[in-house]
Order: sequence, then C-alpha cells, then structure tokens
Amino acid sequence: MKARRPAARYWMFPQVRLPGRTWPNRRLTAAPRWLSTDLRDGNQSLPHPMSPDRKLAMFNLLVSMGYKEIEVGFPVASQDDHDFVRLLIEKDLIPDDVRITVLTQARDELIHRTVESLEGARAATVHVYNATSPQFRRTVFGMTRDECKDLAVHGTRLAMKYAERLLAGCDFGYQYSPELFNETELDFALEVCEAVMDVYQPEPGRGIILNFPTTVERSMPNVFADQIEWLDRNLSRREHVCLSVHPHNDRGTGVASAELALLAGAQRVEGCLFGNGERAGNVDLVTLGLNLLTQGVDPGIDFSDINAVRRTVEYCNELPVHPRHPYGGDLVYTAFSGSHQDAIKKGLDALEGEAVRRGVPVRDLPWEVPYLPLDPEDVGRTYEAIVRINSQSGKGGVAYVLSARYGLRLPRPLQAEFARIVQADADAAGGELTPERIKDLFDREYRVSPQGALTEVAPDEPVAADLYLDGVPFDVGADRADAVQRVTAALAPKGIDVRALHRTGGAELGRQVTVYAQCRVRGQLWWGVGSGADAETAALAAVATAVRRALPNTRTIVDESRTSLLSNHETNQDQQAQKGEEPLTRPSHPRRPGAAVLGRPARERPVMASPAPMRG
Ligand SMILES: CC(=O)SCCNC(=O)CCNC(=O)[C@H](O)C(C)(C)COP(=O)(O)OP(=O)(O)OC[C@H]1O[C@@H](n2cnc3c(N)ncnc32)[C@H](O)[C@@H]1OP(=O)(O)O
Ligand SMILES: CC(C)C(=O)C(=O)O
Repeated sequence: MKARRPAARYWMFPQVRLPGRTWPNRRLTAAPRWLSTDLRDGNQSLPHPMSPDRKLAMFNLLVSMGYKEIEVGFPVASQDDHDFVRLLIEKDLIPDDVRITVLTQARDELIHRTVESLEGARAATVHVYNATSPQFRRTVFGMTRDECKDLAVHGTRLAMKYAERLLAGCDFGYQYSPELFNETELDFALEVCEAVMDVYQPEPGRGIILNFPTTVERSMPNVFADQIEWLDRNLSRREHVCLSVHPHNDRGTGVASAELALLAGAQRVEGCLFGNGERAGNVDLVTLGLNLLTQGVDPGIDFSDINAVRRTVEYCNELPVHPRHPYGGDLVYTAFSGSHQDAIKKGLDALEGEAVRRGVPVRDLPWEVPYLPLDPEDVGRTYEAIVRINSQSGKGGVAYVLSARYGLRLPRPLQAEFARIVQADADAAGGELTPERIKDLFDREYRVSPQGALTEVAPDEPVAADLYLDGVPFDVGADRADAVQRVTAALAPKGIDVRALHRTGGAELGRQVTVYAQCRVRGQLWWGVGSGADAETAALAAVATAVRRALPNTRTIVDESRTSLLSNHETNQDQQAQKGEEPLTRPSHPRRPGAAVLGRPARERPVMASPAPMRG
C-alpha cells in the first residue's frame, strides 16, 4: 500500500508579530458579557432545527440561568425563525433586562425583513456580518478588499436606516462581525471595522459591538489571543467598542481561545450551552462559566442545577451531552479507580472533619478535594455518584460507598478485607456493582443472619440481650455495661479472643449504633459487625457474628457442661487445611455472578446470639 502523507497538504498558521504582548501576564478577575447563540448558531447546526416549543424551552432556560443577551434567531432563514421572534415580542416573553439579538447577512432585502421582525421589541440588537477572509473574497464573493469593505459599510447603513424607520421606541443596538476574522489579514479586519464605525458613529451611550469569530478554528489559542490584543491596541474609539469574540471549536480549543482572548482584551463572549454549534461546535458557555467559578470568579450565571440545564439542552437540540463533558457529563464527578477513590474519600473526610471543628457546614469551607475540581453540590450533583465500584476500585471507594450511602464507617483493616470480597465479585460480574449489591455483599459476609438476630432488635426497644448457648441462657444481666467483658471473659478459655471493638455512633444510622468486632479465633482474625439500639447490644451481635464466621458449623460456644465448640472448630479448620483453602478472612477467589459470596454451609442455629427477649 502506498503511504499517504496527508500532513503535507496543510500548512502552519502564521503567527502574529506582537512585540511586548501583555496577555500572558494577565488574570481573569471578572466575568465577561455573555451572549448565547444557542437559538441561532446552535439551531442552524442541528439536523432538526428546533420546533417552536423547543425554541421556547431554550429561551426560558437561558433567561432563568441569567443570560442577558440572547441571539434568538436568523429571522430571514425560515418562517419558524421569524415567527419565534414575533412570538417573543408579541407575547411579551422577554424580561426587561434581557436584550435579544438577530443575525442577518449584509444584503438589502434580508436586512429590511430582519429589522422589521423586531418591531415592538424593547431592546434589540441587529447583527450584520459578511465574510472578510482572502479565501472568501476570492472564492465565494469574487470581490476586492474595497468591495468587501463596502458590503459591510452598506449593510451597516441599511440596518441603521431601517431601524430608524421601524424601531421607534426600541433600545437599538448594532453589532458587526467580520466573518472568518481569524483568517482575515489583521489590517484589513481593522480597516473594515473602522469603516463600519465611521458609519455608525459610536459615542457615549451608543456603543457598538464588534465581534471577532474564529469561524473555523485553525490556530492555537495563543495566536487568536495575539490577534485580539492587536485589535485591542489598534481599534479607534475603543471606549465605545465592546470587543466581542465568537470562538468555534474545530481544533478542540474553543474554550482556551475564549479564555486567552479575554486575557487579551475581549469583553464579551458568544457561545452555546454544552458547545453545540456548527461542526465541532461553538465555544461551550457552561465550561467557560464554570471555569471562572472554579477560579473564584462569579460567572453571573446560575449553574446550580446542571442536570436540569443538560436535560433541557438535550431536549431542545435532540443531541446528547457526552458523559465526559466538562462539568455537566454524567461521569465527570465519578471515580471508578481505586487510588482516585481513596484520595477523594480522604479529602472529603478531611473536609467534614474541618467543618465539625469549625462548626460550619462543609459548603462554607474552601473546596479542596483531590480529583474533584468542583464540589458537585455546587452544581446540584450529589456526592452519592462520586464513587462507583467496578474491578478497578479499591478499599477507599468501597468504604466510601458504605459510608456515604449507608452510614457504615468501616475500620481500616476491615475496609481492606471487604474490598477484596468486592473485587472478587466485580471481577466475576465483569461490570459495575451497585451500592445495593455492595451492601448485600457486606451484610451476607459480616452480619448476623436473621435467626441470629441481635441486629434484628428494633432500635427503639429497651434490649436485654441474653445469649442462648446451646439452649442454655447466658444471663447478661441487668448491668449491660460490662456484658461484653463478661462474654469476652467467657469466650477466652475457648480460644476466642475479642481483640478490638470499633464503634461508630448512631447519628448516621438514626438511633442505631454499629460495632465492628475483631476476634482472634484459634490464631486467626475474624471480623463481625453488629448494630443495635445501644453499644452493648451492637457489640454482642458483632462478636457473635465474628465467632459464627470463624466457626460456621459450631453449635455451641459457651456451655461449660456440654462443650462441642472446640471439636467442631478443629474439624472445620482441619477440613480447610486439607482442601488448601484460604482463610475466609482473605477471600480472593473469583465468584460466579450472583453466586453467594459466603458459600458457607447453612447454619442450623445461632452460635451465641439469639433474638433478645423483652424484659417486662
Ligand atoms: C458563520 C455563520 O454561521 S454565519 C450564519 C449562517 N447562517 C445561515 O446561513 C442560516 C441562514 N441563512 C439562510 O437561511 C440563507 O442563506 C438565506 C435565507 C439567508 C439566504 O438564502 P439564499 O439567498 O437563497 O441562498 P444562499 O444562502 O445560498 O445565498 C448566498 C448568497 O449570499 C451571499 N452572501 C453570503 N453571505 C453573505 C453576507 N454575509 N453578506 C452578503 N452576502 C452574502 C453569497 O455570496 C451568495 O451570493 P450569490 O447568490 O450572488 O452567489
Ligand atoms: C456570524 C458570525 C459571528 C458567525 O457565526 C461565525 O463566524 O461563526
């Protein structure tokens, strides 16, 4: 096969000679003026342009978010476009503080009909454009530079004339764009804009918007920034000019182009929500706005319910927003990988600790959480989806899910142990594990089964947790405070050593207390978990579970007169050893999807915990 060298067909975009450029040293400290062109540039790029209902939904969304300049259409493009502008005006749907804009080519009959469509509007801008680049002058229009400039001048004159005639009482604004600005010789773009201004005569209270598009993005953003700084330096009547930019995203750098252009002197940005627009889109107003917010600059736009914004945009455009789309995509606040989850969990724990120490809500603290550039709650997303579990996940993530969703704060060694169980299940299942599945795995592994049921005791009941040991009651007694110690003491001669009891307090589980017990049973460590209305009940259940996990076939553990514990236990261990099984504390063997994780023999009766009898 003959090797093609397509790169040879392209050439490097020329740089701008700009000695002493200043934009690299500047910072963005305030939001620019925003214009949404969703209903124009966005709409004109759709396979199915928006129906009137969809247009109205988009308009209302933009208004509710706080956009004050909205390009509502290209009225001469279609009857629908025209009718929508009329609908907004005639039904008085435009808030007083919102200015609508309409676009037209610099052609006489089109300008007339465009201005006419605005009759009755309170505040409206007519936006005239013509392409100025050498390629367009040559190929599309067959025009000289002067003829091209005259087109802009003539269009401006016509817009002013018709506005004067038709828009009495309207707060009229004028905008001119040299289309393909980025491919136009800078001196010529300036010459055209100066000629337009000579006609429009901007002055105090009568500013003009000069809008500079990267109609097709062709250079790196620094080159565009140079072009904008050059204009900023060279435009006359600068104080009456709103220097606007309209970046597209053909190279995937629309946002960077807009941001660097703002550093370079631009004061206004035109774009679309989630970057809809021709080809690879217009610059994304959501990303731009939230990029500002995450630098501590108020964008002046309400992004507090990003999902609602996304839903409406998807409905209007009939195009999906990518799950990885910055700030708004389904997956952008979600970590699947273990080390990310671990760092996020630690960051969130630290933040919560700090909030408790200072006695303030977390949302009042500076946001400093690894891997999350933005607090999901600031855009109406929940913490719940931050961590999702699959085979790439680790103990931090699993612990986060149990903690965030179920209030279960596992001790570190138990986190590691349980993560291996989850990992094995995820490997076998081959996909994502839901929080419900993880909780189910946890309960099946570490909690007392229903018949063992100290955990079943209703949290509000006054519990007296007598233990039935081979049918003989072990009287915990009225003084529950040392019940665990007495049970512990009774277990010790049987080779069962209660090593650690971790308690997590009831707040996160309502009135329930959860205790994690670690027991050494004949030299091997076992965890059990219990919940109850008080710490003792929970601790007894936890110890019971740990012992039952260690000795699944044991029927009796503390009954001095009828001991079967040790023989059963030994039998069990011997069997494990003979089969070469790993200890059950380290289950690393893959399991079939949906298979019981424990795979233990059915338990005939509880080892030590029993339904606690009510004391009358
Ligand atoms: C970069 C941008 O996004 S700019 C916005 C682009 N948006 C749109 O084009 C959508 C709306 N446009 C339309 O629906 C149509 O173009 C209409 C209805 C406005 C005009 O339609 P028509 O006149 O039938 O056809 P068409 O668009 O092909 O006309 C192109 C003519 O306009 C000329 N033209 C194109 N742009 C401009 C301009 N900005 N100013 C003056 N003349 C222009 C072309 O040179 C061409 O002239 P020719 O007929 O002498 O060759
Ligand atoms: C009309 C202009 C601003 C435009 O949409 C573009 O060049 O992309």
